[in-house]
Amino acid sequence: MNFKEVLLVVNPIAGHTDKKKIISGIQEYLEKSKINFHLYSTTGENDRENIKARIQDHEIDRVLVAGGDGTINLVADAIKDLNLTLGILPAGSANGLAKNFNIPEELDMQINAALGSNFIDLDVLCLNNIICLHLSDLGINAELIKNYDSSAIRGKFGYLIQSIPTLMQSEYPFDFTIETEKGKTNAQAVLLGIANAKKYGTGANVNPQGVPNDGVFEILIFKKLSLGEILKTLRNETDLDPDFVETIPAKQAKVFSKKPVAFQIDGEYIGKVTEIDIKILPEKLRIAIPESI
Ligand SMILES: Nc1ncnc2c1ncn2[C@@H]1O[C@H](COP(=O)(O)OP(=O)(O)OP(=O)(O)O)[C@@H](O)[C@H]1O
Repeated sequence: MNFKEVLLVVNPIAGHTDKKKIISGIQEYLEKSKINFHLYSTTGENDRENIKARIQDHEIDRVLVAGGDGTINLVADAIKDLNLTLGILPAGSANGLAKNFNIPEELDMQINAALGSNFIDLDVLCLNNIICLHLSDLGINAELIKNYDSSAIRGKFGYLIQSIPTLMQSEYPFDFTIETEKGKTNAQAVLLGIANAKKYGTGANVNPQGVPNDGVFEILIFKKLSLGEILKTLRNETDLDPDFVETIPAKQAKVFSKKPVAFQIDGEYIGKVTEIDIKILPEKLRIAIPESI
């Protein structure tokens, strides 16, 4: 192994699960290999700055993260200019990014991949100056995340029970104008996705043509709510009806909404917006992944 100091960033509340097994599994693995182990538990306050300080103080040369997409995004933001590899131990409610890299369920295999030497150099999107690794969107899914955040019930069930009131309260459809390097499109949509990857955390393959390291992202215009098409995405079928979703590949874009619309990045609710500026950063993020993806 070509690293000596490993920092594990753990979000203790992510997924509402105990992280002790993850921490001890990594500690044991590193002890056997005579590699130093450092632990940082997030608090929800100043985590980015604290992670950067730990990396500098201990000359960290591999970073691991145990949390959901929000925590992975936070750690990626802290290390994006530092030329460090990130290993992922999925421990959130949905784990969307991990689903895209077929990170296994078994902890031993996750640890092997996270400390291994098979990598992907991921594109990093930047939306209104906030990074996005996986999937962001405007519209009903962001409204669902907002309602989930303010509810007492966590985990997958929490999302499920928020889905009906979200749909009842939503003011969908929304009117969007999308400008890319190729031209301008006006569209009405229930949900407008900005995708670096293929799948949501549910496993729904909404962007079959998405390649996370090709220097291109996709704007996904979901025109209607269609149970049949949603089930197709969940079955990993790739022949989605163009009346359900239209895809615009782009290298940079601006999105305008006529009225303020809910916006989320990598599962974190941001607020209501009328405009988004989308770029791909010049730096890539190196992620350690299992051998076969
Ligand atoms: N110690 C902490 N206490 C409370 N919140 C925290 C703590 N550490 C991090 N957070 C919050 O956790 C969120 C990120 O959670 P993440 O997306 O990784 O996991 P998750 O399981 O998907 O979360 P959720 O259960 O909310 O869906 C951020 O909003 C961050 O501010």
